[in-house]
This record gives sequence, structure tokens and C-alpha cells, in this order.
Amino acid sequence: MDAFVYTAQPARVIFGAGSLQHLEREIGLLGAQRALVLCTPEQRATAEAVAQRLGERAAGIFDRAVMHVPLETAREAREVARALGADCAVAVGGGSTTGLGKAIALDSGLPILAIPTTYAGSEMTPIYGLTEGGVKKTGRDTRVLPRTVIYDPKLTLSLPVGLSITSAMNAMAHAAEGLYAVDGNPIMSLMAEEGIRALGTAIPALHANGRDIEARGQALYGAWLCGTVLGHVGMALHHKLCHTLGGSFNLPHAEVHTVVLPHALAYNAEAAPQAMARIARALGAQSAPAAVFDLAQRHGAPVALRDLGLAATDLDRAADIACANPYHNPRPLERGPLRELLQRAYEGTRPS
Ligand SMILES: NC(=O)C1=CN([C@@H]2O[C@H](COP(=O)(O)OP(=O)(O)OC[C@H]3O[C@@H](n4cnc5c(N)ncnc54)[C@H](OP(=O)(O)O)[C@@H]3O)[C@@H](O)[C@H]2O)C=CC1
Ligand SMILES: O=C(O)/C=C\C(=O)CC(=O)O
Repeated sequence: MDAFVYTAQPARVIFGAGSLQHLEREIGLLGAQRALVLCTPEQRATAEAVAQRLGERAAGIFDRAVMHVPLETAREAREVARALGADCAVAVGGGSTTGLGKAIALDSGLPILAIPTTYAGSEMTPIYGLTEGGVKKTGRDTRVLPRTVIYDPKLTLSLPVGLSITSAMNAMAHAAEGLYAVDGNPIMSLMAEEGIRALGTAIPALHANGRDIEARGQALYGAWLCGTVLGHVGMALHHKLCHTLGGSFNLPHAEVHTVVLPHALAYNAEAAPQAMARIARALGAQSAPAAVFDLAQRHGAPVALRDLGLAATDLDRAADIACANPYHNPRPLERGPLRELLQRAYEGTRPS
């Protein structure tokens, strides 16, 4: 076995259908008295239910979380937290809401309790993102890692099926790249393979019935494992491409992950055979890139960048940006093959 270093990121996880009932106890365990509840405008009703559960421990609700955490929103939320005397933040929602909690924590050190309702995985990472003047910057800081995470599959029953599938593919991407990370280790690989297996089971079941609570549990369990991988080891080509396409061309986050993943895996397949074997095994298939493509396509998820609104004329610029700053990838980054990868992702060609 190769030598490795493993530093665990501390997080307390409360998992299970109905586990929201433990919220007040968990806030108490954080030593907090006044929680600011964060949500998007559309998830206000859920945030109100959370605040009601907290009773006197609820300082208020900030319901203006949006994708990619604009700096102005972060400043506004920080100010509201200060004005209300909040001593912790409860983020209920997807990665956008968790991201807002992280922006508050980065500035103030307030502990975050996250209640994720998508599979993006941000709740398990010390990674934060902030967008200023249309440019998103990400960083790592242990202060932003949520202290407690409540995974309650019941809260995900309202997540539309299409979004559930693309969000699950987003989670799977963290695990897939974790399997060939430069700083990978056997513990993260175990979690990655099990996370992919759980998501590979959940996706067909959710496609059949979005209210299947067992499948919701499997998906959230997979999201937890995959988010943990994202939080512990470095990502590579796939995440770089998705950040380029999401950030510079304003394409939707989970959908871009869904479309790009099979092609990024195909690019890396020969350079990372063990990772590919584990992904394929987790999905009960022969070829990792084809299995991931089939999983998306069979369950109604988008498979072509052109269907997400990218123009063919954007592909050259996307390839340039993706090559601009060097980063680790199992196969060296070469502009020509990368441009071909993007062309296949644009057209939605099944990897052979
Ligand atoms: N820092 C990190 O480690 C990570 C950060 N991220 C970041 O997180 C963001 C993406 O996260 P993601 O979760 O995909 O995006 P969002 O949080 O924006 O959620 C995606 C969609 O899910 C909907 N939704 C969420 N919860 C529910 C629910 N209970 N019922 C119905 N609909 C629901 C949202 O609706 P509505 O808007 O109406 O609430 C939204 O349309 C990106 O900014 C990404 O960069 C992602 C992964 C890791
Ligand atoms: O961009 C961020 O906010 C940080 C990480 C991610 O979004 C991970 C991902 O691409 O899913």
C-alpha cells in the first residue's frame, strides 16, 4: 500500500428520516442561544418551520440566499446576524444556502448547523465561494466547515425529480475525482466507492418515484459520503471544467456536472485505471464513463452542453480558460484533446 496522510474534518452528523426533531438539542450542544435561520426565498416555509421548532432560540430568518453567494448578499446577511445578536447560523437548503452560512462564518466565526436539502455536499467541506463583480473565488478555511449536519430525507421529498438526479450526479462527481486525487487515501476511496454505489441505486428509484423515502435516504447518504470526499481531497479536470462553464458561461451547476462527468472520466480513463475500475464496480458496469453517461441519459438528465444554453462558439474560449492555470490531473492537460472533450460534451456523444 502507498503511504498517505489523512486529516479528518470534524463534523457531527445526525442522519435519518425525521431527524430534524433533534434540532433544538443540537443547537444546545453547540452552546448557542440565538440561531439565524438561512434559506432561499422559495424555501421560506421550511425555514419558518425550522424557526418555529427553535422557539426562543430563533433569532430570525434571512431568506435571500442565491446561487454562488454574491458578496453583497454575504455582507447583508453578516449585518443581519450581527444586528440580531445571532450566535449561530442554521442553513436549510442546497449549496447556495450553505454557501451563505459559510460566508457569515468566514467573517464572524459563527458555528453553522447545516440541514441540506440537495446532494451538492457543501455541508461537508471547508470550501467557501464568494462572487464579486461576476467573478467567483473559492477558498478553504476550517471556520466555514459546518459543525453539525442534520440529514433528514423527509426534507428532500419536495426536491423535483429532475433536480434530484442532476444533484446526485454532482455528488457522484466529487467521489469520482476523489478516486484519482493527488492527495487521495484509502479511507476516502472507500467512501467514494460506497457513495457512488448509493447514488447509483438511488437515481433509478427516484426517477421512478420522487417520494420514495428509502431512495431519498440512499441519495442523502451518498451525498454525505461524496461531500466528505470533496472536503478531504483535491479535485481535478472535471471540477475545473465545471467551474469554468458555470462561472464564465453562467450554466446551471448540477446540470453542468451531469453533462461533463462522463467526458472528463473518458479523458482520464487510461491514466487512472484503478479509479475507473472502482467507479464501474460501484455502478455494476464495465466502463465508468459509459456507465455514468447511461445513468444520466436513462433517467432523463441532460447529456449535452448545447441543451444547457452553451453556444458552439464558446467552446474555444472554454478550452482556453480550462488550460490557463495548471492544476493536478492524472492525465496531463493538453488543449487539443480538451477541446475534443468539450466538443463531445457539447454534442452529448456517449463515451465509447
Ligand atoms: N463549497 C462547497 O464545498 C460546495 C459548494 N457548492 C455550491 O453550491 C451551489 C450549488 O448547490 P445546489 O444545491 O446545486 O444549488 P441550490 O442550493 O441553488 O439548489 C438547487 C435547486 O434546488 C432547489 N431546492 C433546494 N432544496 C429544495 C427543496 N427542499 N425542495 C424543492 N426545491 C429545493 C432550489 O430551489 P430554490 O432556489 O427555490 O430554493 C434550487 O432551485 C453552487 O453555488 C456551488 O458552487 C456545491 C458543492 C460544494
Ligand atoms: O464553487 C464552490 O462554491 C465550491 C465548490 C464546488 O462548487 C464544488 C462543485 O463544483 O460541486
